[in-house]
Amino acid sequence: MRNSFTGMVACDTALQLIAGCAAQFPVRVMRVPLADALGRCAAEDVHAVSARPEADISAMDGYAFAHAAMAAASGGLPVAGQTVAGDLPEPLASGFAQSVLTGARIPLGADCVMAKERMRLAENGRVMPDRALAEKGANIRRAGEEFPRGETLLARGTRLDWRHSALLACQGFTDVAVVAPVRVAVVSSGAELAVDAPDARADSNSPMLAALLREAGAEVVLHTVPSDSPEALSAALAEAWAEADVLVTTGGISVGQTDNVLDALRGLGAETLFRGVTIRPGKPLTVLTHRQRVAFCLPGNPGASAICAVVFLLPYIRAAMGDTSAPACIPGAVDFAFTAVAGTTHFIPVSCHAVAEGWRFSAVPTVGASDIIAFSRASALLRIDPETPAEVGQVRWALPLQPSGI
Ligand SMILES: Nc1nc2c(c(=O)[nH]1)N[C@H]1C(S)=C(S)[C@@H](COP(=O)(O)OP(=O)(O)OC[C@H]3O[C@@H](n4cnc5c(N)ncnc54)[C@H](O)[C@@H]3O)O[C@H]1N2
Ligand code: MOO
Repeated sequence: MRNSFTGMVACDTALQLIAGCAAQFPVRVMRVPLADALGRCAAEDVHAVSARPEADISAMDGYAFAHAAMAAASGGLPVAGQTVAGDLPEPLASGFAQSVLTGARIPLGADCVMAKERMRLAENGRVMPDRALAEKGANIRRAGEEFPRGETLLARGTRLDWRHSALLACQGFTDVAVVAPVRVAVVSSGAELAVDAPDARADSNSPMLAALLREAGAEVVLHTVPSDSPEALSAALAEAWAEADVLVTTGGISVGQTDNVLDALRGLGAETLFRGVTIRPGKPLTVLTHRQRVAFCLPGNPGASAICAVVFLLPYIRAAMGDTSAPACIPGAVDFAFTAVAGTTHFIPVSCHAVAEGWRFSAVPTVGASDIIAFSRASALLRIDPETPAEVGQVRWALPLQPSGI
């Protein structure tokens, strides 16, 4: 049969082949202001240009003094001046205390700070501990105690968020080198997508795929080919792929007479990485390569398209944008039993309920590969392989459907 699924690969094989392709992706680097770096991956390691704190600083509003001098002065020490954050204080004169505010540098000669409410300021202008004298070194943040100069602040591949904004800004960085977004062309096709088709259907896959890809940080351009004509398809695919790093098609990849996507891509010189995966839904997933560029051909059925995008396409996109972290799966106890068909890996949308022990996963009713609504009722995807059937109460790992988690 034309374009048949005779050489399908197993789920893990497909994932490995895709990871291998992602490792070949010609990464582009750009410098962006910190505010524009959120969600992007650091393109290089970033090291501390100075220790933090840079100098010994006060952790309290109070008084700095030499511990030995205060211990020896039964009537307290006279106060000489005040230091606030931002000042470079004069060295402490011998036999004096100095008023210091939180964040101020400790004057040379002081080795102890006490909070002002733990000290008494006498009418003669001398300060002394109200009760016990604090220990030497108390309330002083030591230079470099948080991290030394040269510390690795960011490792290449770290996905940047608010925590890294603070870390980079505190070191005076205003911009950072990140991996440039991958440019993705999404092409939906099919005669039923023509508005004037006798039985016209809405294109729901393009907006879905665009949303998933944009959430992952990719730049997306959408194309629609409202026909099954091999010529129209071929021309549109060539044009779309010429402008993109990654081509994503949806529909027209099974074995029907009008399923022309595979032939069209082969006609453009693309080579098949794999044709079909032993999964359900999503079996027709086909990946091709052409001069370091990759084409993901997703099934037209919306549910199958969603699963293929979440499980196979997004890891590629993330890895191509420098993020090599494993997907953050969550553990939970399944409240249903499920045995996969021999030789087939199943993906089941599940809802997640918080219980005392953690999460409980319930299967969301679904009519199968064409289902769209099941995904808005589900919050994670459970993978079940034939050799590991799910049993009630068993703890399994599920892949959250939203990047922000459950
Ligand atoms: N003889 C066989 N028939 C089919 C097989 C098979 O192995 N042998 N595989 C089935 C499986 S599994 C799937 S999944 C589908 C996938 O087919 P295609 O990828 O070729 O998709 P289409 O036939 O073009 O469309 C299928 C279905 O999806 C709707 N669709 C298409 N594009 C969109 C879109 N952009 N937005 C929303 N919905 C879309 C389309 O209208 C159809 O209803 O093939 C099985 N057949
Ligand atoms: O892969 Mo299809 O999505 O099973 O119907």
